[in-house]
Amino acid sequence: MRTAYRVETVRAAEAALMARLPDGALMQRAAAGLAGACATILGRVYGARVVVLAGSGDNGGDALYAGARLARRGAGVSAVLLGARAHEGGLAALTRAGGRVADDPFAVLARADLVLDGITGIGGRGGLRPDAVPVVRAARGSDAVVVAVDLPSGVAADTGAVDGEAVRADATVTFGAYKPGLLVDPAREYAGAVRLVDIGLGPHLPSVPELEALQHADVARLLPVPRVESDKYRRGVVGVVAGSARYPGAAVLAVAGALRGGAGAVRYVGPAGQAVLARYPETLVHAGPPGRAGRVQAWAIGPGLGDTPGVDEVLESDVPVLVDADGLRLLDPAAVRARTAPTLLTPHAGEAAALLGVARDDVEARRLDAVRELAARYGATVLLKGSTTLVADPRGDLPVRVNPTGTGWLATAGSGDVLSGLAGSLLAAGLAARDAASAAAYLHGLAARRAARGAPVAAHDVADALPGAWRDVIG
Ligand SMILES: NC(=O)C1=CN([C@@H]2O[C@H](COP(=O)(O)OP(=O)(O)OC[C@H]3O[C@@H](n4cnc5c(N)ncnc54)[C@H](OP(=O)(O)O)[C@@H]3O)[C@@H](O)[C@H]2O)[C@@H](O)CC1
Ligand SMILES: Nc1ncnc2c1ncn2[C@@H]1O[C@H](COP(=O)(O)OP(=O)(O)O)[C@@H](O)[C@H]1O
Ligand SMILES: [K+]
Repeated sequence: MRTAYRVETVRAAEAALMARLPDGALMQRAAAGLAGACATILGRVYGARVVVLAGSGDNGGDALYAGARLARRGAGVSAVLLGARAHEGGLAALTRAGGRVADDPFAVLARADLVLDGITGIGGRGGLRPDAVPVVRAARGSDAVVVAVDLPSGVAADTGAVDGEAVRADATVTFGAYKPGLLVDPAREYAGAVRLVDIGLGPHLPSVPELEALQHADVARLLPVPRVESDKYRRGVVGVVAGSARYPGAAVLAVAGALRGGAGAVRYVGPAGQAVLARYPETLVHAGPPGRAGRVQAWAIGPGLGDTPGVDEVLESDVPVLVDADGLRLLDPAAVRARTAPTLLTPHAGEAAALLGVARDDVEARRLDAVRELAARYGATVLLKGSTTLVADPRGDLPVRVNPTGTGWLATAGSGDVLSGLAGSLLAAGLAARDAASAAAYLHGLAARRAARGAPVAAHDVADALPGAWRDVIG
C-alpha cells in the first residue's frame, strides 16, 4: 500500500525526527537521496551539465546541496537563484564544490542535461511567481531531464490542485512520505515518475494516512474466493438495473462487468432483457420493477437508465446499493442518508458537479475536496471517476483511496457501465462499499491496460479482460 500525508503531518513528523538529530542532518539525507536519483537518471555524472533552480526556502536548500554532491562527482553545476534570498548553507556548499551562480540562466538552461526544480516544495503557495515562469519554460523547452525536488513547484501538495503555472517534471524525488498532490490529478500529471526517498520519517507518521493507493497484494486480500460450501446464492446475487429502449447497450455492458465480479449470479432487471440474454445467456432477466424481480444481495442501478423509474424503490431496499449515471440525476440526499445498508455513488466529474451544484471544472481542479464533500453530504461511499479515480468513505476519518491503475484508454463510451456492474458484483459478494469500489477501480484499470496494450479498446474489451486482471492480482 502506498500512503500519502498532508503537509502539516509531514512537518510534525519532521520536527519530531529533527529533535533527535544533529542540525541539518535531515536535509543532508534528502540531498543525498536526491543526488543519488539524479546520478541514476544521468547515468554518467562526470561532465554532466546540471542546472539548479533554487527558491528561497529549504526546497532550494535540498537542491543546492544535491547540486554540490553532483559537482563533487565532476558535474558542471550552475545555480539559478529565484526569490529574494537563497539557502545560505546550500549555496556555500555548492560554491565550495566548484558550482557557480549562472550569469545567464537561459544560456545554461539551453545546454543542460538535467534541471533540478528546487523553487518551492511543501512551503509553496499558489502557482509559480512571474520571475520563475520564463525560466521554467526555458527548462522545459530544453533537452534536459527536469527533476522536481519533493514536489513540482507550483502544485498544491495537499489537494493536487494547480492554480496557475507549475513545473512539469519528468521525475519527482520526494522525501519522507508521498504528499496527496503526487497521487491525485491534476498535480500528479506534473510529477512524472515519483520516487520516494526514505529520510527516517516512518516512525513519526500517524498510522492513518490522508490518502492510500492499493497495490496487487492489498486487492488480492479483498477479492472474494469461493469455498467448498459456496453455492451461487451464497456467493451473492447482484441485481443490475440498467439500460432502456434508447440505451440497451448499457445493460449489456453493466451485466458484462457484473458477471466478472465474483457474485454467484447476475439478475438483470429492465427493458433490455433480450439484448442481455443474446450476449450473456447465463443472466437471470426480469422486466421489473426491481421490487418484484426477486432477492438480491446488492443492487447496481443507473447505467443507460434514461428516465426509467426505479431508483427510489431500490434505495428503499435493505441491501447495498450502487447508484451510477442516470440514477444519480434525481438522487435525493435525504433518501440516501436514511438508508441503513451501504450506498455507493459512482459519478464522473460532470455528475459530481451536478450533485454538488458547482461547475465541472471546479470538480476536476479539486477532486479530493469534491469526493470528500460528496461522501459527507450524502452519507455514502463515493467513487469519483476520472484519470485518478478516488474513493471516499462517509466516515471522514478513513483515508481516501486513489486508484493507481487507471489509463486514458478507459475514456471510452460504456467503460463506466462495466465498472458499475463489476463494483455491484463485489458488493453482492460481501465486500464493504469502500473495498468493492477500490477493488473494482483497480481491476477495471488493469483490465483496460491489458486489453489496450497501447491501442484503443472498446468497453466490452475491458469487460473481457477482467478475468486476466483478476488473475494478475491474485498472482
Ligand atoms: N522540514 C524539514 O525538515 C525538511 C524539509 N525538506 C525540504 O524543505 C522543503 C520545505 O521547505 P520550506 O518550508 O522552507 O518551504 P519551501 O517549499 O522551500 O518554500 C518556501 C519559500 O518559497 C517562497 N514561495 C512560496 N510560494 C512561492 C511561489 N508560489 N513561488 C515562488 N516562491 C514561493 C516563500 O518565500 P518568500 O519568497 O515568500 O519569502 C517561502 O518561504 C520541503 O519541500 C523539502 O524539500 C527536506 O530537506 C527534508 C527535511
Ligand atoms: N483520462 C482518464 N484516465 C483514466 N481513466 C479514465 C479517464 N477518463 C475516464 N476514465 C475512466 O473511464 C470510465 C468512464 O466512465 P464514465 O464516465 O461513466 O463513462 P460511460 O458513461 O461512457 O461509461 C471510468 O472508469 C473513468 O474512471
Ligand atoms: K520543487
